Amino acid sequence: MSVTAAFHVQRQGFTLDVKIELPATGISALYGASGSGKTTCLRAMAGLERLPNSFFQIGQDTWQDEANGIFVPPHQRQVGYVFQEASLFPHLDVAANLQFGMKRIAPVQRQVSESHIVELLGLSPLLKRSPSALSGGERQRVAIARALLTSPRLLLMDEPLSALDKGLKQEILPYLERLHRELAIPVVYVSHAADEVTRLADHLVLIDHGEIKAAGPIKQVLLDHQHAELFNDGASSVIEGRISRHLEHFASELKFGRFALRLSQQDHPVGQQLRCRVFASDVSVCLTQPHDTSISNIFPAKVSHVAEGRRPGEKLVTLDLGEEQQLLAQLSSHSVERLQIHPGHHVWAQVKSVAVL
Ligand SMILES: Nc1ncnc2c1ncn2[C@@H]1O[C@H](COP(=O)(O)OP(=O)(O)OP(=O)(O)O)[C@@H](O)[C@H]1O
Repeated sequence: MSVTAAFHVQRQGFTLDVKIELPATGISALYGASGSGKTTCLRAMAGLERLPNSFFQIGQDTWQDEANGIFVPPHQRQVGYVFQEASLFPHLDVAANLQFGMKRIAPVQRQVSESHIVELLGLSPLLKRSPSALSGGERQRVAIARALLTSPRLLLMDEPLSALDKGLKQEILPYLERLHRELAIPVVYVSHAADEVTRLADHLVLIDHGEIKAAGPIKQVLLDHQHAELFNDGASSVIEGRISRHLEHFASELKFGRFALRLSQQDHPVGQQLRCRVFASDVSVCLTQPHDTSISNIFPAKVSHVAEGRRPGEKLVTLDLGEEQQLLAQLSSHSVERLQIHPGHHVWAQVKSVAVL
């Protein structure tokens, strides 16, 4: 099963013309600058907006096929929608707000239990509270739970964290990750925050001025130098692994493939899966194995690609660390020339710093 969309619309000064194919599980991020058409796509998926000549299918169910006169209205699409600001009923407590979501669906069609969702989003202590007595992050968790209790086939999230400050955002992210691990509902997550997307998404769709510029598994899309400038905080690669041990000097080790990455001490237990982001500007290259360096993370690598960087005089070098893992290094053209870095060259990659997501 997958999710297939073809949306078209012509508005004054804006044309949307996209074909999107998303996997049936996991979080797919729709990422792009303001005004690129993300919300329009999400609204069209929910049926809130009927775009001409458009098509939308989830698994075997066609919700829109204008060529054949099919358009399933929003209330008949099993879709959960979470907006930027949680719109809870102010006169109902949290439990009653959740019940509202639950009651929208007939008992035989319910795929999730209330107790599971309450536990998943950590809502037990909040059930008797009124929405006015919740923090922004708590309100958003209730809104997500309410959407999930309608047993949606698809969960649409439109910048769900953008109204929260950094602290609240950090508080809610682990819940979104759990949701992702424990539920099989596909999520389409709209955002223009690169950090959120790299942390949560499995699949990434880059949209720019109403057109899809790239789509695919996040690790692959991020590596494509052509799209580096669309990702607004710089070219980067993602490393995913498991905490293998905790080390002396307030450090932890993350195993990925046959490599181990030294990180600042992590609170997570051994075995915990973690995702890290390595900015290309934090990776340098040596021709011989460096021994007298302060940098701890040094890996043998093979150059697979050398491309122009974002600015003149800059190159973006793709390094293979085995078959599964690649790193991007941002180097000066001068260094690339001086060290004769070209595809096929065996080098050592030095990773200066790693952002644990
Ligand atoms: N109902 C509407 N009528 C006419 N134009 C619209 C309508 N809704 C959105 N637009 C325009 O369509 C374009 C795409 O808007 P959309 O909200 O989909 O972008 P976005 O990527 O979600 O932006 P943001 O991140 O700011 O929410 C914009 O130029 C916007 O002004």
